[in-house]
Amino acid sequence: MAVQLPKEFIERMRELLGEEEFAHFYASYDSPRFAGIRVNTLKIDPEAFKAVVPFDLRPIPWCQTGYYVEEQAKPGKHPYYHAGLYYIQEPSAMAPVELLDVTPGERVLDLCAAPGGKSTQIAAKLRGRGMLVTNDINAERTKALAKNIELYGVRNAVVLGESPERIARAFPSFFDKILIDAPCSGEGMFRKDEDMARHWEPEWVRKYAGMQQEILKSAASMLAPGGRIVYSTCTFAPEENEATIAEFLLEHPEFRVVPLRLDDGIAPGRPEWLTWLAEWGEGKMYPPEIAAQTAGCGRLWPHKVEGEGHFLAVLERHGAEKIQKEAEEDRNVSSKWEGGARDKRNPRHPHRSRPGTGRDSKAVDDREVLESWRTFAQEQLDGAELPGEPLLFGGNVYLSPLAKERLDGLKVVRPGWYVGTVKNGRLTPGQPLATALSPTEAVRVLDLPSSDGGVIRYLKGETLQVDKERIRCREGASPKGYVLVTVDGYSLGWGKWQDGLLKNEYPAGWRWT
Ligand SMILES: C[S@@+](CC[C@H](N)C(=O)[O-])C[C@H]1O[C@@H](n2cnc3c(N)ncnc32)[C@H](O)[C@@H]1O
Repeated sequence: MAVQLPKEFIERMRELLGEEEFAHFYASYDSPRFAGIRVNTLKIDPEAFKAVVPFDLRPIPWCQTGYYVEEQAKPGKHPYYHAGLYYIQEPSAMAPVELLDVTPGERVLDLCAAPGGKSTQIAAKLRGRGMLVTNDINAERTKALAKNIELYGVRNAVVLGESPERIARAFPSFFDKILIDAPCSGEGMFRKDEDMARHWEPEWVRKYAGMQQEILKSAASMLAPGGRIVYSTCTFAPEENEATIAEFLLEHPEFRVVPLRLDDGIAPGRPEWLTWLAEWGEGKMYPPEIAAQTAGCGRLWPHKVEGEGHFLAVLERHGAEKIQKEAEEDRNVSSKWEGGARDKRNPRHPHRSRPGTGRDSKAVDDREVLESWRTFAQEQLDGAELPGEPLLFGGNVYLSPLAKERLDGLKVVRPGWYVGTVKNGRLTPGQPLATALSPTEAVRVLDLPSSDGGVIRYLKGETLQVDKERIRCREGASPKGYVLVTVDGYSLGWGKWQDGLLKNEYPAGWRWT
């Protein structure tokens, strides 16, 4: 066996599954793990992707945009990866967001989100409408989360680095959907990540169960009536799965489990393991109507599906009707602050500020910065959709789906879509502005074919020699200035063209190595 499984883990799984099923389970550690990619529909639809992708794809049953790929295909080493056309994701990890049932326009919270696999999946389902608030408590991990949000061209996300309790204070009954991809003991990942098996300790199960309860409690208070929470883990331990859900239902009678459809190899939850835990003094006996609901949860087993171990639960809060008045008030807040309402008369000039008094010099400075953004948007962006309100944050300009005051006192990593930084009255466009734009939204475009070495040189940060004729300009525009660089029509980043040379604006931290 390639993976060295912990002895206590083996004994426990044998007891839970019984000899016959355990034999299949154990044998699965001898088969290879599965690699997957998920198409980023913010950038390309799956049919178009299938027509251009250079490696073999096989559909993943529980995710319409997910495909198995051979690890040897090295999907991370292709310009399309740098263009954010797909996310490399373990196949089972694609299941939770499919159950969240996200529709465009909703307010969605991803509470334990780094490095952002599921957040980018949610963003694709929102299709740029509504908002995604994505959070992780670990400051280091939020860096990867922010980068992924930016690489995948998300225009309507806020990235936080907060504790769930503090977010809950700021957003009571606010979200339509909440994902909790909980921190867990990770037993389901032992085949994929041998280090997890090596470091696992039996006590983790109890430690994580406590954390999960706290996170669920905060999430419950942030969910609007009629809303949905999807809770997932990548562990087998019933303490972190059926017992966490049973405890939550006991404390929150306003919630119920929405039973999963048991297709695509998804197996049911195991209420009998609650009794097993109670008999071993590791848990309590739950009322039968609560225990029975945990059968409606789902389990992905490595011996039953082509993917790693996962647990899934869909929880719905009773009361389909929204608190209409409160919801309307909330939605209006975003147009009240200093950025002003979106000017509907002129989509090319979308963010007109409220006239100021001229007395407050900070307000004057801020207005000038926002004016630089508006000038840039007018001159360099060709009718681009620019959702949200412009917001100044540490000298940078963001378009935010949330009112500024909503974020007061929270650890904000990105208050919205980073569009640029203003220096001496001129805006330098941000990389996330480029990655989210389509070529039809930019005034100047340089398209590099994926078959051409030029694209790799661009991704490595080199200056390129480019004839004037290769810059596609909007009618009347000069080729001199910021150019959106694309690969086969999919945006990669900025360049600045002048006299036959394209100065490279691709950020150092993103480069091809
Ligand atoms: C399973 S991982 C999330 C993976 C992520 N959802 C994805 O698809 O890429 C769990 C995450 O929870 C974070 N975490 C741990 N405790 C947390 C807490 N109390 N609140 C929020 N996030 C927490 C960890 O830093 C970790 O990044």
